Amino acid sequence: MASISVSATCLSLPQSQARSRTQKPSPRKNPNPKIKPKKLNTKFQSLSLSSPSPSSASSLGTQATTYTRLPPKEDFHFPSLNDSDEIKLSESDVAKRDSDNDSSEIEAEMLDTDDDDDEEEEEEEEEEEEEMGFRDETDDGEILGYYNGDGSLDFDEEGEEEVYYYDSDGKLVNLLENEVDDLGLEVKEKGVPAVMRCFDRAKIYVKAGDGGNGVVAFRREKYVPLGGPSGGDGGRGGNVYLEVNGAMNSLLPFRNCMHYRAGRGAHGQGRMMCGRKGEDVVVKVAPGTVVREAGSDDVLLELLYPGQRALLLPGGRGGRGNASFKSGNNKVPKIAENGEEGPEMWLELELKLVADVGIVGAPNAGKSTLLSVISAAQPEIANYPFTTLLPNLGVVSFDYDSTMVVADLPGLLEGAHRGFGLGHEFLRHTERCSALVHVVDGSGQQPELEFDAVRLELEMFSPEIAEKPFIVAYNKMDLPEAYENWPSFKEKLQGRGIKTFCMSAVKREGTHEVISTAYKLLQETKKSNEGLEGFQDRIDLNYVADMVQRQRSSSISEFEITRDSSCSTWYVTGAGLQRFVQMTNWRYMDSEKRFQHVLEACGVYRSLMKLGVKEGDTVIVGEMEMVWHDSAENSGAPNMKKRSTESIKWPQLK
Ligand SMILES: Nc1nc2c(ncn2[C@@H]2O[C@H](COP(=O)(O)OP(=O)(O)OP(=O)(O)O)[C@@H](O)[C@H]2O)c(=O)[nH]1
Ligand SMILES: [Mg+2]
Repeated sequence: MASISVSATCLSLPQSQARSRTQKPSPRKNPNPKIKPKKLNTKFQSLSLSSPSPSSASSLGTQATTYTRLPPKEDFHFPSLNDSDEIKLSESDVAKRDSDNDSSEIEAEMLDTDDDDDEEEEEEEEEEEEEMGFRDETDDGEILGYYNGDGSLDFDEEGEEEVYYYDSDGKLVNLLENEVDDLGLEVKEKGVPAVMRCFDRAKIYVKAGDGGNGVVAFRREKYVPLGGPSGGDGGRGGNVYLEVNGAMNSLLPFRNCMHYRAGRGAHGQGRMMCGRKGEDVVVKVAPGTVVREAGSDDVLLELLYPGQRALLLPGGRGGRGNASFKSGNNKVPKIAENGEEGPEMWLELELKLVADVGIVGAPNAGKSTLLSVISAAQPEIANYPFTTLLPNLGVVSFDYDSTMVVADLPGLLEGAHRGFGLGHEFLRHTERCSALVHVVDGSGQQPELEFDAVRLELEMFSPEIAEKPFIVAYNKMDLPEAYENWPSFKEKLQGRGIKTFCMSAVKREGTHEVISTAYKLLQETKKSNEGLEGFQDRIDLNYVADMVQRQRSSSISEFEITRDSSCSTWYVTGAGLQRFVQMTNWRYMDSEKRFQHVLEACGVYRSLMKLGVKEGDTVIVGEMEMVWHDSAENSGAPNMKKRSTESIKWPQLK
């Protein structure tokens, strides 16, 4: 972009009035139009996490604790059992059920309702929802799907093929044609309850506070003639922080609240009074939360340890009052700035639990039983698959100094890496584990096959997880079939160089050996990773804010000019210029003059002239739309205006 000198040229605002082209974004009627507050899932309203405030995943050495409490079982649909094909570990208890009947049987167990009651309840629900306008219906009155209070979708059982949602433009879109949900939550299996979808993923909106406006004021006081300008600056907008709260172990709280806005700075006042700073907002996340900007794969932050706090978005700068514009040449400045707008962002949060050891295995193998025996955690234990729907954490204490956090994960099925069952949803929680305990149900007919199938799933899901050190715990030794199979199982696995232990979790036999071996593995891994430890601590957690700040304060003379020849419109774009336009308060007389002056000083005029701007062309700078007037020969007024600004030296832009 070359520049040429421009002598008598200026941009004047149409009808001598600057008008905002794209006015401040109007407050959204619905910030996420897709989220249509439909069916409030009141069943989950009462859900509360156990609050392990004194002890947390990180506060090792404290009492062992269960962190996750599931809602009562009747609150769930049973996700994958509807499809009996999904249960493929043929020898497990799961498969022992008659494949035709099992889904209905199990559902009946889980839901514990009979058909008549169901119908009545459904009718009541329909009435209730229709009253509250919760349903989406086609013209024929067919019900397509539901929306939860948090905007997530619940599927209508019969509307499987026809589930719709509203996209950001308010259009009705077929969900199945658009597999990925724009909310950032991938569409998971049909019928997976929201409590599971939201356990470890969330999408939130954060906005730093706008700066307060500066004001124009003059000192008027008895015996103080010509008191001078006294307009104070606006206050800074509040910042947005992310902080790790050790008491949290899921992202479920973000179901209820997804918008976080810091307060705006107060406006300046006369008598040189500056505005108050806006209130900061602190978004609390669970240890192990990974933060990305929505729609991007790049990780912005990984927040692992309780107490870590990252400044994510800095608040907007307060606008300067007229006292700040006083100079030797301009002792009566009638100009003040708007506060700078605070940056905003949609964030995707993903939780990867911070546990030292992960317990994996097929459904019903006894994983939760093991956790309940080795720690004070009290996960739900029952003789059917998928008792555990969300990971459970427990702290195993050997003595004061040696403790470790163990995670019990939902069972894995063959095909889990492709999405069968539940376990794959939570497999990523093992990514941060240093070692794994693989529990095998010894009472199954072919425990080796079960073992291999689960190992294969781990490998398919992530080779990194499969490479983690692990031990095998052959469970249910108190049952005769397990006892009989043990020698051959042990021989085969030890032949492959795999450490294998037998135990009876229920009888608490052999469990100590298993867990102390896991602890040794953990220590060994920690030793080998010693160099890497503390790497996280060295990362500057505020770097995102620094980046935003650098971007915001980019030079005003860095701009780009593009032309739309069809309507002879010129677009001048640049972060610095945009910010300058946004902060210009057109209510004050001198603002326009300063605006012209700055555009000329930073070379916008020269560049436009060189590119061939003509009389009457539209020039758009940031949010302002203006009309170009060539020179004094064509019109006298602009030239006069320009001359009047020539003598004034404006303070440098900060
Ligand atoms: N006989 C016997 N039964 C056991 C033993 N360990 C667990 N069980 C039983 O096996 C069933 C399943 O136990 P859970 O601990 O819920 O199994 P899980 O692996 O957590 O199952 P999911 O959460 O569904 O994946 C329960 O009925 C337990 O009582 C054991 O050592 N011996
Ligand atoms: Mg379990």
